[in-house]
Amino acid sequence: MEPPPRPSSSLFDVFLRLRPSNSGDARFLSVEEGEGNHPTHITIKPSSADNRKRAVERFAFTQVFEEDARQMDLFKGTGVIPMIEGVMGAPGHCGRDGLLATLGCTGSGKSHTILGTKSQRGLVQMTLDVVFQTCEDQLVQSFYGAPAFSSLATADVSEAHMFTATAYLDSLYGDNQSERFPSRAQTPIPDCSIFSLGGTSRSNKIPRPSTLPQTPSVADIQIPADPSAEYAVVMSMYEVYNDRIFDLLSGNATRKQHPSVKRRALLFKSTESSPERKVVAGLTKIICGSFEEAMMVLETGLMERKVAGTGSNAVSSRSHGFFSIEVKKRDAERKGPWSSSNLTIVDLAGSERARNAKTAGETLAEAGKINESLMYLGQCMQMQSDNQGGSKNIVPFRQCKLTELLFSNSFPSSTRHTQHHQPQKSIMVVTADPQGDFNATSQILRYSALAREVTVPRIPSTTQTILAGATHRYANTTTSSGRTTPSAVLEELEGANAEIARLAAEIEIFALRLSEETARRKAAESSWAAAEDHMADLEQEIRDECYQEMETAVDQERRRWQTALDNEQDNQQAHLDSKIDVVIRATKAQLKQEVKVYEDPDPELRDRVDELERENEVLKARLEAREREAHQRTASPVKRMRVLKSKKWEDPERTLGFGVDDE
Ligand SMILES: Nc1ncnc2c1ncn2[C@@H]1O[C@H](COP(=O)(O)OP(=O)(O)OP(=O)(O)O)[C@@H](O)[C@H]1O
Repeated sequence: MEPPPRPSSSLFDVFLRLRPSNSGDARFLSVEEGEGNHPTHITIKPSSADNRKRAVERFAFTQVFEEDARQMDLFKGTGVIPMIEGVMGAPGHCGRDGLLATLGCTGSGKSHTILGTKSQRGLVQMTLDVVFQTCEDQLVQSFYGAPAFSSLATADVSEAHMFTATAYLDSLYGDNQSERFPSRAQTPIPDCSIFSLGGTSRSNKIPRPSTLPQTPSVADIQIPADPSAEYAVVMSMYEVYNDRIFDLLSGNATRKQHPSVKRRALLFKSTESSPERKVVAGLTKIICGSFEEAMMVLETGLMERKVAGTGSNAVSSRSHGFFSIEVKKRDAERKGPWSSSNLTIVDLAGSERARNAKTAGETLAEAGKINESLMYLGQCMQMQSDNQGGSKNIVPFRQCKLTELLFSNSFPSSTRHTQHHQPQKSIMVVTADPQGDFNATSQILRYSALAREVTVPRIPSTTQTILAGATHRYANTTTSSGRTTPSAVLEELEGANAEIARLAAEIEIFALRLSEETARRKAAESSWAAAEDHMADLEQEIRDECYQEMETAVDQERRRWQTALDNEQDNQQAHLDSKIDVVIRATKAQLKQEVKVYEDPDPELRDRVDELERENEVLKARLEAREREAHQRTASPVKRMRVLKSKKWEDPERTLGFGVDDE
């Protein structure tokens, strides 16, 4: 079985790295001597204690790295360097996206490979070093306010929050991190208000770049840069945790004293400026001016990454970590548009058996989500290896966030007219402990290997041994009757026996396949159940969201109406008040002008008035009497008239003798 050459439909080059084991169990994995320079095949054999299984499985990889392989062997041997070269882009051309991921059981050495240890760098650090080494002299000056900064921010299609590293680190730790290392960028005066909630108490936990491992050195690795281009290196980091994407550079880790600050999940979607390509929208992106700045940003993101201790591995990655290095490039003379290519390095969370992990509650749920996403990844990779066998399966990568992020850009798009016409180049490093968990490891090898072969060793059976003895004894016996001689019978028996052995082997292989199919069916059933749960959760979430929105809208409307009502009432009250005021004022004014005080008449005065009225009556009566008298005395009417006229204007008082007497 030859390791198949990587066909164009293949998603990954797949490498296997074995870790030195510290388990006391028997070794179940052996590496075959390769015909070329490097081994490419391994076989796994269940321990002899397991009587049920005798099948030997053989797997092919692009290359197998044994226990003594060093970090630099991986860096040089897995094709990371040509991948970086592809990302930097040939002179005059834009780069090609690259993806490097590690896959394996928990504790098998994924993080060790990707991120290294306290004394050894991992693939991420070496990659960053090579990138900066290549384009350091051609990096654009991108401090705040510089035209390059705004053009970079504008050219970004992912609705990112973009900062320079100095500004980001200073605002996050507030201790002039920029002074920790020489920087090409000037200290900016940015608006980093999104980080301003952060305390600075953890700043001492960020190691200085000089204290970080310096080996292995990549000084001897030369990648040619495009001499006519200027570059910018932009870093972003995110993780997939419980099937949701979270920004690792949002500054949350430094805000530990603000636990109320809830992380917001990001969307993997097409944006307005990138309709044909999905991107993680709304990430924090940092323009790094040097390798040292990039290391500080990396340390900040790693601090953020959720790490919870489990029974399987004391410092286990409970999320899939994505480290993205974007190389942006444009013509240095013409300052044309920026082209961008992405190198994404992924540290996948380890698969584990819940039974082994001794986890509980939330961590067990985490393990469930991790295993589920890895199962989907396994399905996608299985499709790839089936496709190499001639099948034309569609890789079902939209089943979860992890596979979507990993594979969305792996296929040529018919609708894509942008610079990203080349599908990304991908490398998968599978890590395994040859003395670890047989079942978990064989499961991962089955779906990640480029090819697989199952054989059942033919152990001579007891019948065979007996028959072999009998054959020897009766070998030359014949009968004259021409009937079948014992040797002929023995031959027939031997043939039958061989057939039985072949059938037994076949049965064993079918049994193995059956057990695999059963496992797959169970996985599919559990993923179906998980999908249903997810749908139910989603439905509930949407319902809650709608309810909340409705509540808010109703509340707002109610408040608006209440305010309008209050205003109306206030207006009416004010109107009424003003009317009352007017009436009061008018009344007061009227009262001031027209008030007459009525007083009871004086009793003496009233007596006098009564007396006078009586006198008046008496006088009237006298006057009438006199007039009657005079009338009787006057004979002729003419005379009487004359008398009356002459008397008409006489003062009655004088006539009656009143006033004269008084005087
Ligand atoms: N090739 C190796 N050489 C030496 N030590 C190794 C190697 N691979 C792994 N180790 C050690 O094994 C331990 C577990 O490794 P690591 O954390 O990388 O596992 P992992 O696969 O990332 O686990 P998880 O998925 O739980 O995060 C670490 O202490 C690491 O240093």
